[in-house]
Order: sequence, then structure tokens, then C-alpha cells
Amino acid sequence: MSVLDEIIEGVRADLAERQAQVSLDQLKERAAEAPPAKDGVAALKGDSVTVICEVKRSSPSKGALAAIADPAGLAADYEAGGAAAISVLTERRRFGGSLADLAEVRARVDIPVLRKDFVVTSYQLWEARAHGADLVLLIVAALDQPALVSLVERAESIGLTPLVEVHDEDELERAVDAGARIIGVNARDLRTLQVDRSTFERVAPEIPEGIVRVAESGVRGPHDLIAYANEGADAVLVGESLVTGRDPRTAVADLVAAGAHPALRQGR
Ligand SMILES: O=P(O)(O)OC[C@@H](O)[C@@H](O)c1c[nH]c2ccccc12
Repeated sequence: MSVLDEIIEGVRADLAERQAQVSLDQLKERAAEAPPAKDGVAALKGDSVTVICEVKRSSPSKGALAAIADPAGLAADYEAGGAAAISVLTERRRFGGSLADLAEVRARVDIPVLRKDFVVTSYQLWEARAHGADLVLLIVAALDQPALVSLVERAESIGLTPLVEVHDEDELERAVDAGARIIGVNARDLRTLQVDRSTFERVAPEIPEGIVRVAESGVRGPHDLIAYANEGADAVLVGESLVTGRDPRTAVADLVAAGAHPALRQGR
């Protein structure tokens, strides 16, 4: 079994417990009370390369990264540094996240918030909206095509913007066919956990015009953002280097400044 399959097995077990406790109708009621979803596409696509900053306690490849006692405080630091959106890992077993983290972050920041999890059913979309998410991650490698298509449609219909994650050309074709408006190319192959930054360079040029291009994983600092930007990234998604660094606000500000450099803007 690949790492991705193992993660999804755990996600399904946790999901079954939540579904036994909270009905879909209850979630829908809560979603109706949530603030209206913000436009994820508008937030990520601008003159500059935008930065999505992640709240991530641990990862399957590295184990514990940071305790993050106050996820909303960290998100507020990211926002103050100029983040365009916040990604909140809600997967519990491997990433140490929760829906409570998502709700706390939502309550603190004004920028769009992404629910980062392994979504396999529309119940999780309603959970995302009920806890205030504006965007939701959908991982092509975790879904068959009918499921991907229906989750993209359902997400859009309840106001969530899907960020559809791929890591090769075949998955990209599936994401485009499913109607993705934002596509993330993950440098980390979730089946092997290996990071290969050249994945973006290879796959990004194949992303059709008009779709927002996000480079995910492996950004250690401004030099990696600049490399991804030169390869066509509209946005980068950064986790580990921000949660393990000393000063997240300054680290984000340095990335945002690099993304706004006029030399990059000219090429865009
Ligand atoms: O911590 P990094 O290398 O900066 O990567 C962040 C993000 O791309 C990564 O957490 C991620 C990308 N896609 C995912 C899917 C599930 C869980 C996690 C991820």
C-alpha cells in the first residue's frame, strides 16, 4: 500500500466517527451560518506571485515539525507578513491538524482559508464550509475521475473554490477535464513522499491559460519562490520552512517581497 493509501484509510476511519456524531443536515445548517465564502481565484491571481502559507504541525515524511499551540496566532502572523491565503491542514493522524484549527484560523484572519485534507466525499466539503473554509484541496491521485468531477462541481455549488492537486501530466489532464480553475502542482509525490522541484517546471507549461498555477512544496526561501515564478507560478504554497523558521511574519514578508519584484512581473 502506498503512503497515500495508508493516509486515506486513516482519513476514512476518522470520517466515519465524525459522520456518526454530526449529521449532514447539522453541517448544512452550520454552513448556512458561516460567513459567505471569499473568492479564492481573485485572491491568488494578481500582478505579483502570491503566497499561500500553511499551518502544519507534522508531516508523514518528517514527523513532528512544530507544536503550534496557537494556530490562529500563526495565521495572523502570516497575514501580517502579506500572505494571500492560509492553508490549514485538518488531517489528524499524520499532520496533527483538526477542524477546530480551521475554525480558529477563520475567526482570526480576513484572507481566504483553504481546508487542506484528503477529501473523498462531499460530507467533507460541507465540513469545510461549516468551519469557514473558502477553498478546499482536492487531490487527483486520491480520487477516481467520476469522484473528482462530482467533488469539483459540488465544491463550486456550495461556494468553495477547489484547488486541484496534480503531480504529473496525466493527473493534470484529469484536473482540467474536471473543470479546475486553480491547479496546484505538488513537488512531493504523495505515493513516495519524494520531493522533486523540477515537477513544476515540467507540468506547469501544460496548464491551460486562465487557470491559476500554484507551485506546492519544497519552498525553502525566496530563491525557490523566484525559481517557481520564472517557471510560471502565479502562487506558491509554503509550509515546513515557515513553521520551522524563527519568525514567520518576516519569512512571509521576504517571500512576498521576492514575488513582487519588478523583474518577475515583467515576465508575467
Ligand atoms: O511543507 P512544504 O514542503 O512547504 O509543503 C507545503 C504543502 O505543499 C504540503 O503540505 C502539501 C501539498 N499537498 C499536500 C497534500 C496533503 C498534505 C500536505 C500537502
